[in-house]
Amino acid sequence: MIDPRFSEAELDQCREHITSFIREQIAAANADGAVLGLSGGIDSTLTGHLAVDALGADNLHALVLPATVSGDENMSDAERVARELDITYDVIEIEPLIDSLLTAYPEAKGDREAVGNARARVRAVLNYLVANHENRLVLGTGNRSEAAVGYFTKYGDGAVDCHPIGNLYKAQVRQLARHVGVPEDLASKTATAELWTDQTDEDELGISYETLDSILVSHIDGPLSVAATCRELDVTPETVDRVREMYERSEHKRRAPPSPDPLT
Ligand SMILES: Nc1ncnc2c1ncn2[C@@H]1O[C@H](COP(=O)(O)OP(=O)(O)OC[C@H]2O[C@@H]([n+]3cccc(C(=O)O)c3)[C@H](O)[C@@H]2O)[C@@H](O)[C@H]1O
Ligand SMILES: Nc1ncnc2c1ncn2[C@@H]1O[C@H](COP(=O)(O)OP(=O)(O)OP(=O)(O)O)[C@@H](O)[C@H]1O
Ligand SMILES: [Mg+2]
Repeated sequence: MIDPRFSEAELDQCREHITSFIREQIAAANADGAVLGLSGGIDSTLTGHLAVDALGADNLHALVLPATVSGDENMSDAERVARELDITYDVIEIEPLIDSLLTAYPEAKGDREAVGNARARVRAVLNYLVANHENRLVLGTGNRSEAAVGYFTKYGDGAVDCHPIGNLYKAQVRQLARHVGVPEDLASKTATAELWTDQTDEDELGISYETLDSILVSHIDGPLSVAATCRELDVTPETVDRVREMYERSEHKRRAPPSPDPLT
């Protein structure tokens, strides 16, 4: 079985590698620290821990941005993380901003996906309002599993200055989180984008992160053919093909927007 998880030695190495990366990004930009959206989920919780390791608590400003569809437990977990890390944080309700958008363009009212993605984009606007005002960089929280299948909002949670955990599979995110001392209830929490009520990543993607990670490690990012992946992981070719299709269809989200070649 191909397993994406780190060895103990790799965990220490990975922590050091990512904290150095964060320090370098901030220094190269001459920024005065970073801004990070905290959702109570494991990706932003781990990113917060690593950023405080890298920069110190004084150099991280967190935003907790509840919407009407946000779970109370997630929002209180987000505040709990900020308090435990001893970082400055603001709580800003985003629904009035969504209401303004829908007053301006009422045609989108009731379009769950469009409004959900607007929530992610409104959060990006607030992150950059703080980043511009305080000369900070916006830290992304995307991981390799999400990026590979395009499971993020283009110019929403994808609108960031760097992706500290961008090369970690979801299983590695949980593992590194435990390693840096994130409490178990957060490290093992069900992943949700919370763009609409009762959304979970695995339901919407139609695949568990365990299976997704294994297919990514062996086939999309690894050397195994579809047939060998099916044999190794005991999954169907249809499942592997679906992951490949999600990967290919989301290529546009991982690239800068294209322009035509210059006229010669
Ligand atoms: N081939 C192509 N080349 C260039 N651009 C292309 C394109 N196909 C679509 N597009 C553009 O991309 C847009 C669609 O992309 P986008 O707006 O992102 O929308 P879309 O990919 O449809 O939805 C975002 C997905 O990410 C999930 N999500 C969002 C935020 C956070 C998380 C999380 O894990 O927390 C997950 C969300 O639940 C949903 O499943 C189209 O409206 C179009 O503008
Ligand atoms: N209510 C919120 N307040 C502030 N930021 C948020 C909120 N909801 C989402 N975000 C930002 O969008 C990012 C993407 O959400 P995503 O759900 O992928 O990550 P997560 O919640 O940290 O972890 P998980 O994927 O396990 O739920 C979050 O990490 C966070 O930075
Ligand atoms: Mg989440």
